[in-house]
Amino acid sequence: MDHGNTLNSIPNQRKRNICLVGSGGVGTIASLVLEKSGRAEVTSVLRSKFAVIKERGWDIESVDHGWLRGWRPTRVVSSIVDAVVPNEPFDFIVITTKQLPEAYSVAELVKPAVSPGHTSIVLIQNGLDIEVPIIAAFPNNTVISGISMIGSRVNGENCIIHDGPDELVIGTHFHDGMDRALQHQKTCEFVDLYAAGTVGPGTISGKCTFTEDMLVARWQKLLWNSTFNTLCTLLKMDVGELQSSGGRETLLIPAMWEVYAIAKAVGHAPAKEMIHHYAYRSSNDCRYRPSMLLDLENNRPMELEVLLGTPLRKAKENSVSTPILSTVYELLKAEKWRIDHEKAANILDTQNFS
Ligand SMILES: CC(C)(CO)C(=O)C(=O)O
Repeated sequence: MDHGNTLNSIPNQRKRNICLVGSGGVGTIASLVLEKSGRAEVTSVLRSKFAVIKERGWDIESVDHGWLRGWRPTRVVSSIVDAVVPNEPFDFIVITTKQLPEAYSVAELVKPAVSPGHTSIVLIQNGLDIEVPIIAAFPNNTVISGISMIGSRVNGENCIIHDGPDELVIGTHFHDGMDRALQHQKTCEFVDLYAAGTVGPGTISGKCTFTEDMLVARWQKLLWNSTFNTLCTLLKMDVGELQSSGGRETLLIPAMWEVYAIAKAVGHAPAKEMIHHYAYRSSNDCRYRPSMLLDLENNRPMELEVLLGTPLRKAKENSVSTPILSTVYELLKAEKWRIDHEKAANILDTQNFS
């Protein structure tokens, strides 16, 4: 790794105390990798799955780690408050929840587990500007930003199907509340730790890389998330179907160019070649269903604002024309309205008959 800060001496150091919030497909694999590094002890905060995971652990079928039965991190707890042990501050808190700013504040959620000036906050989540409220709430803590390309989902009660390798890109989201060199050092430490868990016995693949320019990396990931996620959700198609339908040429690629134009206008343009790369990296028989489509199908809220709403607000501020993305956004907002409306009607129905 060439980020200029490695922790070669870490085997002699104490294990890092890590809290992981959001043990779904992405989070559970992250907790497994961190534990496999041998350098960390992970406390995983689970809510609805607490009882089952405490009793049976996770059954994991992983392209990167093989088959594991009944796997658990060092500690499993049912709330953030229960995660906290006096005088044992967390070195890192890794957040892999959905980003739904209109529903809840991530900063408020994790507050009890963050020690001011000590805990580094690692956001492995999709979306734009997700770091802003974290920095406002914790101005003296390092904020580490991560984008993940992984195929991993929860199946049934306690099973994780991990069928697309873990490719994690990590960088500092620098802010003025702390010494820059210290923010960089904490980020390097986390990258080294995670990378150590992607090699060694029982590990087939997976990688964690460091980036100097996290903002470009985030916009690069939006080339995928603002387009594949939203179009597949709107059309109820998996990745292969969207590509085969002709939509790749007429909708997907033009929409990616719109994302690129916004990124360029705000000064964080990724390499143009990434558009072709993302549009053609999956085969047409790829049955992958982007996370937003899975959310819709499973009656969960969609990450529409951080994936599309925020980039479109930046487009407006910078007079960038986005005909496809703006239409897709309005259609998905209408879809969201329909779902909310139906839910409200169902609640009323139940109340009338009870
Ligand atoms: C690119 C991918 C598949 C990585 O997990 C994703 O971000 C999503 O489906 O939302």
